[in-house]
Amino acid sequence: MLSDQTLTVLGAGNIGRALIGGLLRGGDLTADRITATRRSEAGLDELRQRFPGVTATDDNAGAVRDASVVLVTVKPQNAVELFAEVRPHLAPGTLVVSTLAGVTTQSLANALGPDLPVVRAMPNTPALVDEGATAIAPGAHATEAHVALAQEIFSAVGHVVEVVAEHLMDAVTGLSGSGPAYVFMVIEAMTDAGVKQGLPRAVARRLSMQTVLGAARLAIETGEHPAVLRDQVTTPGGTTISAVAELEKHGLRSMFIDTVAAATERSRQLGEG
Ligand SMILES: NC(=O)C1=CN([C@@H]2O[C@H](COP(=O)(O)OP(=O)(O)OC[C@H]3O[C@@H](n4cnc5c(N)ncnc54)[C@H](OP(=O)(O)O)[C@@H]3O)[C@@H](O)[C@H]2O)C=CC1
Ligand SMILES: O=C(O)[C@@H]1CCC=N1
Repeated sequence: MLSDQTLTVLGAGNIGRALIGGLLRGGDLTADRITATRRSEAGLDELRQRFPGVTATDDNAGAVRDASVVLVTVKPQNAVELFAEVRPHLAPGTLVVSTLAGVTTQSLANALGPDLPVVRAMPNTPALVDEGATAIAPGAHATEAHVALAQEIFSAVGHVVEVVAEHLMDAVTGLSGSGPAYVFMVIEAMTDAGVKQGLPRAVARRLSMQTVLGAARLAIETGEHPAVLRDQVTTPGGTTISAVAELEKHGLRSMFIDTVAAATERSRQLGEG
C-alpha cells in the first residue's frame, strides 16, 4: 500500500508538485513520508511553503537512500547527470517511477540498476487540478504490486490507464501528454473567432473554456460516441452544419492525426537520446 511507503520526488517542478499536492490532499501519504528535491534555493523554499512537513533538499543521493519509491520528474536533459548521482545510493528493490518523455524502462534500468523495478508514466498538466490523464507501463522487473503503487500515485491527481505494450507510451505522450497544449490552442483560437464576430474578449474566452469543459464532461458522463453528441448539436439546415463543413474543408481530422504523429515521433527521438 502506498501509505506504508516512503516517497522521494527527484526534481519536484510542475508535475512533481502536482503529485505531492494530490497525495497530501487525498491522505494517501503523510508529509513526513515524502522528500522532494530541487537544485535552486527558490524552488526549495517554494516546496517548504507549499508542503509543510515534506522534506525539501538539494541532496539527491541522500534523498533516495531511505526511499521505497523514487519518482523521477526532472526534464530529460537533466536526467543523465541525476541518474549518475543517485545510482550508487538506490537500495535494491526500490521502485523507480519516471515521467520522462520518451525514456524507456530499459534505458532507466540501464542507467539506475538492471534489477530495479521500474514503471514508466506519462501524466499531463491537468493533474495540477486533479483532472490528469496518466498512462503507465511496467518495466521487466515491475510486479503487479509495483504497478498498483504507481496507479495509486497518479490516481491522486486524475485518471490512470495501464498500457501493456510499452512502445505505445510514445503515442500516449503525443496524445494526452502534450494534448493539453492543443486544447489550450483551441481555446485561444475559439476566443479569437468570437472576438472577430464582435464578442468582448473576456466573454468569448469564458464561453470557449466552458464549452470545452462542458463538451468533455458530457462525453464522459453519457459515454456516448462523440459523433452522436455532435449530431445532437447539428440541426438540419442550421448553424452547426455550416461550421462542420468548414472544419472538414480545413482538414481538422487529418491535422490532428499529423499533430499527434509529430509529437509521437519526437517522443521516440527523445528515447533514442
Ligand atoms: N509538463 C508537462 O506537460 C509534462 C511533462 N512530463 C515530463 O515530466 C518531467 C517534468 O516536467 P515538468 O514538471 O514540466 O518540468 P519542470 O521543469 O517544471 O520540473 C523539473 C524540475 O526538476 C528540477 N531539477 C532539474 N535538475 C535537477 C537535479 N539534478 N536535482 C534536483 N532537481 C532538479 C528543476 O528545478 P531546479 O532548477 O530548481 O533544480 C525543475 O523545477 C519531464 O521529464 C517531462 O518530460 C510528462 C508529462 C507532461
Ligand atoms: O513537451 C514535452 O516534451 C513534455 C512531455 C509531454 C508534455 N510535455
